[in-house]
Formats: sequence, C-alpha cells, structure tokens
Amino acid sequence: MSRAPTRCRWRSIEHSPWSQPRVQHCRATPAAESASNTVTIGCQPCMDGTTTMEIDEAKVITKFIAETLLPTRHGVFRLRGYKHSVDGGLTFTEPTAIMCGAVENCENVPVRVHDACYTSEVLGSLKCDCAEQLTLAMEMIHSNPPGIVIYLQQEGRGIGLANKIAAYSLQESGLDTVDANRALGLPDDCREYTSVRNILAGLGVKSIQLITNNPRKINGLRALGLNITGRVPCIVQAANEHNVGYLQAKESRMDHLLEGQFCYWNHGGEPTLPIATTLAKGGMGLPKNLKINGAGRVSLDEGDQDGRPVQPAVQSLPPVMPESQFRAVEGG
Ligand SMILES: Nc1nc2c(ncn2[C@@H]2O[C@H](COP(=O)(O)OP(=O)(O)OP(=O)(O)O)[C@@H](O)[C@H]2O)c(=O)[nH]1
Repeated sequence: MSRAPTRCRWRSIEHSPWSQPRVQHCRATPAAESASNTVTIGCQPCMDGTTTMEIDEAKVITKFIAETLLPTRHGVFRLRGYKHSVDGGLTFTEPTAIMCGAVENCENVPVRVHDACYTSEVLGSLKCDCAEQLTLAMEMIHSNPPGIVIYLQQEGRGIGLANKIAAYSLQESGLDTVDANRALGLPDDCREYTSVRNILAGLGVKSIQLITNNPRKINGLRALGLNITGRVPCIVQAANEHNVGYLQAKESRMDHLLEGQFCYWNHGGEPTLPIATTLAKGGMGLPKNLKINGAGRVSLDEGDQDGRPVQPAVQSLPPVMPESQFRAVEGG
C-alpha cells in the first residue's frame, strides 16, 4: 500500500477504495497541535490529573472505503465506511458516517459523534442511554436532513469492551461510572476524534451543530479545529431504574447537560436512587484493593480469610489495547 506523504499534519484521505489515496491538504492547523507534531485530545484527567493521550498527527490516516444506501427501521440512510489509523497504518478502527441528505460542502450540519456501546446497542442493556441516543440522533437527522451520525469504535469511552465489563463489575459494588474506571487504573475518557475531523473535512462540511449533551466533547472537537456553531441536546427522556444512577453521574461528575430530565420515578411517584449510586455519591473514595470474587466479578477487597489484604487481581488485566488489531492490507 502506498503511503501518503507525511508532511501534511492535518489531512483527509479520499476516495476510491482500491485506488491511490488522494491527500487533501487542509487550510488550517488544529489549534491544539503542538510544535512536536502531536495533539492532546479529549482525554479527561485521572485522579492524579495527569492523564492525557497524545496523537502523532503524522501517523493519522483516515481512508474512505465505500458508500452504500442502507434501509433501516429509522428510514433510508447513506452509509459510508472508513478505515482510520493513528499509528501510520499498523492498526485500524472502522468509523462509519451515517448520513441523510446532501451534506457535502454545507454549513451548520447537525452531527452526532457517537461511540460504540455493544452492551446497549447489541444486547439491549438498560444500564445506559447509548442505544436510545443513537436512535434519537438517526431519527433527528432523518426527519430534518441534512445530517450525519459518525459512529466510532471506541467502546466504553475508549477503554474497550472487556475493560468496560470490568468497570460494570465494579459498579455492582457501589462505584459510579467514573470511579469504576479510576479503580481499574483507567482514564475517565480516552476517546480520540481525529477521524471525525478528517471525515468531515473529506465531505467538505464547513461547520457543524453537535448533537450532544457533553461539553467536553465540544471542547475536544474544537481543539482539533472543528467549527462548531451550535449544540443540539440529545436527551433520552425515559430513564429507568438501571440507568438513573449512571445518568446522574454523567451530569454531576462529567458535566453532561442533562438538566435533570432523566429523573426516574418509582411506582409510588417518588424519585428513587439505587443504593449503589447513593454510596458513590456519599463520597466513597477510590478503593485501595480490588479482587475478582468466585463469581468472576470485580469487587472491593475486604482482605483474605485471615484479614490480610489481597493484591488487586484486576491489576493483571492487560493494559488498554487498540480497538482493532488487524493489520493494514493492500488496497485497504
Ligand atoms: N467506561 C464506561 N463506559 C461506558 C459506561 N456506560 C456507557 N459507556 C460508554 O460510554 C460511551 C458514551 O459516552 P457517554 O459518556 O454516555 O456520552 P458522550 O458520548 O460522552 O456524550 P453525548 O454526546 O452526550 O452522548 C460509549 O462508548 C459507551 O460504551 C460505563 O459505565 N463505563
């Protein structure tokens, strides 16, 4: 596979899947890009406030593969497939752009940047609002085109599916969605959005209105140079007993603009809080030790039978892995 020139720091590679990639040079340099050719992206600080994730822009490749029409239960969409690499083509993820109408060269296009949630979108999990947000965004752009949903393979806010399951396991013992990540030694959020910038640049989209409740996502995308002219809220009204704590944590700990609209009411008409959430909100700190119990769940370590502290079994988990392990093949 021929390599694109690496001198262009901000680039979008288009077009035919099997032909030589065409490199589009961009007019601007992303605001957050440093002299060392790296850019700090939307990664929230860990407990110690030091965690950031750096992308080497010279190694970022976003390649358009193909477009098709996709009939769905929400209507017919244009579906574009891409391959995206942040390590010069060694590993890829496969972002998709789900589009309605002629978005090319438009301004103020409503855009949802949506990260994968296998548990809700495939398994129908009730623990979050991700699947509903995806549906909401697709219906939104279908009823009011043009619009785009960019779907990224960044499960669990970037920590990956297995780690997210470990985080869920910890949440069973009372930690909220933020503290569970931290207890695993993982960042709150390690998603990266260079593909979004490149996909939109490839489509000639000049400015967007971001469909989100997350101000940090807006800031992260702006730092990459995106022109965001507005925000469209993406609030799922019907919270349930399983996700109300998660939604509260998103609002109180990750600054999501949910305006309390997710409030879950029990059958008696009283607002309810799951015990786990109450514990976490009551100031439960980072647990010193973790263990995996007999049922295979990650839990707080109370010490072994003799009361000696047990080393956290979860530390033997592998570090965060790239989402996609397959190597680049000739022709994409
Ligand atoms: N680590 C972790 N990830 C989760 C959890 N619940 C959902 N996710 C992931 O969270 C991601 C979605 O992020 P959210 O924080 O819900 O929302 P957002 O994308 O930042 O903001 P919006 O644009 O408003 O939706 C998806 O990748 C889900 O897989 C959880 O408890 N722990």
